[in-house]
Amino acid sequence: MTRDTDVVVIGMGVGGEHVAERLAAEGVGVVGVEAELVGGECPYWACIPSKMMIRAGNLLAEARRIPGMAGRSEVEPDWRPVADRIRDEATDDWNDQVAVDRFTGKGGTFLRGRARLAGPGRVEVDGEEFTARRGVVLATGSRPSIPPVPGLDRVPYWTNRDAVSAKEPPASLLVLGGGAIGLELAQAFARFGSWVTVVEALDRLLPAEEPETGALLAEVLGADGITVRTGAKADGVRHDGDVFRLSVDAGDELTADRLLVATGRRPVLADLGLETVGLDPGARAVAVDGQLRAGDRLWAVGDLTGRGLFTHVAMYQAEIAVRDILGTPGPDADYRALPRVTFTDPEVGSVGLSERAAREQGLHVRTGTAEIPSATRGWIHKAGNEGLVKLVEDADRGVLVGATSVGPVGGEVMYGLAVAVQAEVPVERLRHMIYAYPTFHRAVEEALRRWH
Ligand SMILES: Cc1cc2nc3c(=O)[nH]c(=O)nc-3n(C[C@H](O)[C@H](O)[C@H](O)COP(=O)(O)OP(=O)(O)OC[C@H]3O[C@@H](n4cnc5c(N)ncnc54)[C@H](O)[C@@H]3O)c2cc1C
Ligand SMILES: NC(=O)c1ccc[n+]([C@@H]2O[C@H](COP(=O)([O-])OP(=O)(O)OC[C@H]3O[C@@H](n4cnc5c(N)ncnc54)[C@H](O)[C@@H]3O)[C@@H](O)[C@H]2O)c1
Repeated sequence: MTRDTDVVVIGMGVGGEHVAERLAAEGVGVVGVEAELVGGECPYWACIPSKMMIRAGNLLAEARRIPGMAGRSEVEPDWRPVADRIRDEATDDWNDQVAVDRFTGKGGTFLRGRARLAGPGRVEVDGEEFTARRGVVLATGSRPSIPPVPGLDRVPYWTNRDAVSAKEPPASLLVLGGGAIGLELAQAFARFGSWVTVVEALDRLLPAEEPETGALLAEVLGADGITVRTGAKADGVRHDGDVFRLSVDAGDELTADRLLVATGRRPVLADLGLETVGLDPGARAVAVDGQLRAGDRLWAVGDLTGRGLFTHVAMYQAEIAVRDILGTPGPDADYRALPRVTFTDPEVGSVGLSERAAREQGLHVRTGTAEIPSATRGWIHKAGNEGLVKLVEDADRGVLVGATSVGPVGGEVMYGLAVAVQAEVPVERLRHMIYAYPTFHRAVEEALRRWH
């Protein structure tokens, strides 16, 4: 039997849930289909639980900074409150009933199952078929991309899901991948006493960010007791029941109790029936236009569009898709000022283009850099003051096209820079405004003076 509705949303992670709830609240008939948990990766296995781990780890680190600055401290880490908080407050023991009720309370119809397209405006869920009069929204997210390291497919490695649901920190941990997931989780576990080694294939940590950032993080993580191996090729892995043995650079053997694979994520496109609507199921991502349209009465939002695998991107895109589905005209998606924050300590905030990306676009680039420890606030802050601000200007237009802000509140400092990039505020104006003293963001003024 075929059921009719206005819109079917496939995948109810942050992107899909936002679309489905907003449309339902507008009185549109919406069927939301979710194979696992409504809310998706972010609340149950990603952003929120990982940030609870980081918050706890940062508390320990701050307490350890007391000697020499404010007295004595003795820190005894206990993982139990972290695991309890993730279970009880973040994930409700990995139960999504509240989210399901919120959606159905707005008038949506919820279906637990795996959906696939069956043609334009048609969706099949476990043998049941739906016709969507207004259209279908794809929001199936991403999953870990597992590299072809020999032996990896035969060992019980961790992904982010295992890491954030750990009942206790591992005594020792190997982290494959020095990107956002790898570094955030590496530092959190290290602060709870795990012996951590990070193995990154490229020549620096956070390789998509400015090189100064990777160098600074390698230093800070080293001081946290983490071993960092960059430019390292993992060429085999074994597990003997207790211990992982990772062979690196054809000779070195690294061992640990756990192995976390954090080598990127890729969109989930397989088995979605994309071929039934003329799209390529073998593509890296679902291509969308500025209104998030992927085809006739078909929209796609979130990680599967490959436009920045972040919750804030999924929600931004979701809002545009909702507007378009409701037939309200509005501007296209604009990713020029896409902000990113890696929640290490120090936080790494960045927006827009790196210096290299700007040069690759053929821009005539000028940069300015300032160090946080030598800014007044950084000097006052002392322990834990590592950081920098780097600005990237399109010199021909005299506007910032990118910026990086690393520091104790690097992600927050980045906000002002994101406004400057988004609004194309002339650099001359930024030079002649007042920066509150003594803030971390005064380093922006300093970077503007050190232009080259
Ligand atoms: C450890 C970690 C930490 C992160 N931290 C941050 C952070 O601090 N800030 C940030 O902005 N981003 C962070 N991210 C990224 C963020 O989690 C993702 O960008 C976000 O979850 C993407 O949302 P989405 O809706 O596109 O996909 P998802 O959240 O992946 O949701 C997709 C949903 O679709 C469902 N689904 C898939 N196929 C089907 C199908 N055929 N039928 C029905 N349902 C289906 C899945 O079960 C899933 O629930 C983090 C990611 C990880 C892994
Ligand atoms: N704070 C945040 O916003 C946040 C936090 C975590 C994750 N995320 C999102 O999730 C996505 C996935 O995170 P991620 O850290 O897995 O991906 P990533 O792309 O950020 O980093 C993956 C790293 O693994 C390295 N790598 C790849 N293959 C390797 C191999 N065989 N051996 C060693 N290193 C290898 C890459 O060079 C890269 O540095 C991110 O792109 C980000 O969008 C965001």
